[in-house]
Amino acid sequence: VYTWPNPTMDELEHILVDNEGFNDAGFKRAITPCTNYIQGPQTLGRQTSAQWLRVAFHDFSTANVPAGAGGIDASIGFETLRPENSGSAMNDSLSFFAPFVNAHVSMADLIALSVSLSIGSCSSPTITIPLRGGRIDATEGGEFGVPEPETSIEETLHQFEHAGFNQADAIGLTACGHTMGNVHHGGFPQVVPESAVTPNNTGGGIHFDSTPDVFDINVVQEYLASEGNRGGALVTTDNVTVRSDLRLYVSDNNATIARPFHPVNVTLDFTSTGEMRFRGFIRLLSSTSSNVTPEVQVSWQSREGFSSRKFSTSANFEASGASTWGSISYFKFDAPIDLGSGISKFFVAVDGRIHDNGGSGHPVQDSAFVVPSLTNVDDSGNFELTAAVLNSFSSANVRAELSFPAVQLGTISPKIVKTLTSLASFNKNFNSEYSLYRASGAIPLSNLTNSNQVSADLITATGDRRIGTVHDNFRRLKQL
Ligand code: HEM
Repeated sequence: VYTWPNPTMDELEHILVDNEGFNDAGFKRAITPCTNYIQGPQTLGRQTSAQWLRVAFHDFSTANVPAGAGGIDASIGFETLRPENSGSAMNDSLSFFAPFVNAHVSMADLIALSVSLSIGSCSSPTITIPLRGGRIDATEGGEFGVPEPETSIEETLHQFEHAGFNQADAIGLTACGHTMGNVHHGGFPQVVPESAVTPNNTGGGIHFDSTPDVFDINVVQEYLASEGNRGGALVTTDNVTVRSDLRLYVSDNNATIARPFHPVNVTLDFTSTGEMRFRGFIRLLSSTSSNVTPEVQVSWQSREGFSSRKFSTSANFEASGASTWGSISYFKFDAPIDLGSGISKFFVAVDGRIHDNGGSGHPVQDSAFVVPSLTNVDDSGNFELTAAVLNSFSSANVRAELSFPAVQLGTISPKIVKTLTSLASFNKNFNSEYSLYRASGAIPLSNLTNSNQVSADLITATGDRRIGTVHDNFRRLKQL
């Protein structure tokens, strides 16, 4: 736990957060805007925010994990003349960082901080990378072994493994790095032809994706769809020997690169005997060339945030579909939830890789929720809406805002009409933990354009001031 004073963390925090105005540390201005190049004219086609990520990669990728040596230790400063560290990123970045080094702030900490700041400032959606301090700077160069565009796939994977990263990590990390910045004719004429050099781009930089100043998923999507920059020069260059990104991405038949995932239709529900179920799908985007079915596991934490080996279930392959980015697989899960323990968040593991929704898990709240199997709307607009509310919410006031698309005069576009409805208690102590509340009625048919799009936001004001109001938003009433 941080306690003040802590000179290292206090200094790093100052550099990280004092970005403008009074007491400005002057660090973030180098990457503001994210397209900026701080060491020279913008016409060079260089980008400081991307250079910082590349420096961190070249510093950590020669770690020798079995020996416990290397990592982010600023040894890169002694290694800039090595061919494997070609390009301007290293010296550009280290010269900018140098004036910030002092008794408590090492160059290695600044390299780590620069990644946190670059991704924190240039990502969309915003990704926060936590920062620790206290790294000790190396006093000489370390091992060789940064993968180069010419390096064979076997050697590249071996180098990543030496640094503590498996094949999926290597693919993920490289795609993450290569969502920002450029490959330059200047440092890599064997990858980028001279034709890339123009008066406004004298370094001859070619973007990896069409949003080089944004840390986002575009490089993956453009690669899979073969659109835009198609994954960048290290995928598309005419010189087959230096297509290192292509070799890496296809090394597991595109399985990792094509595996963005999404939870779909995740709900809590009850069976007719009052058992609580946790249901939904995990949608995986996987390329058609991958014929290995991944293992998908869903685990959850109790209402109070406890984990248990019992709180886990497999999601099994259910159906496939197609998308612009390749084929899609749906994995279905349907697990009992212990009524007393409940649920507060879930995690998904795909072939052992955990998707944790940016660290905090995917939230689910079981305090007051729409019960799908007791809720419906028919095509004539007659609806029935049932909510389950924890019994401990003694004086619960349960309402729902119904939203439906309605005819609008003068245009084909429907407008959304909202009405507030109160739900009356109708099955007290439905089971040991929950009571049910219900509202039914009719949405005027003359008005309703599409019953599939009728939805409810449940609003439950609890009797408990500490909990306050609980929301269960955007639940479709129609059960398909
Ligand atoms: C097989 C592994 C990799 C190879 C062969 C490789 C190779 C390259 C090459 C040749 C460039 C062009 C540099 C220039 O022209 O200035 C580049 C740029 C870049 N690389 Fe990598 N890279 C690899 C992995 C990574 C990883 C793991 C990261 C970060 C996590 C990363 C981050 C970057 C960034 C941000 C740039 C853009 C730099 C700029 O715009 O100045 N790379 N990479």
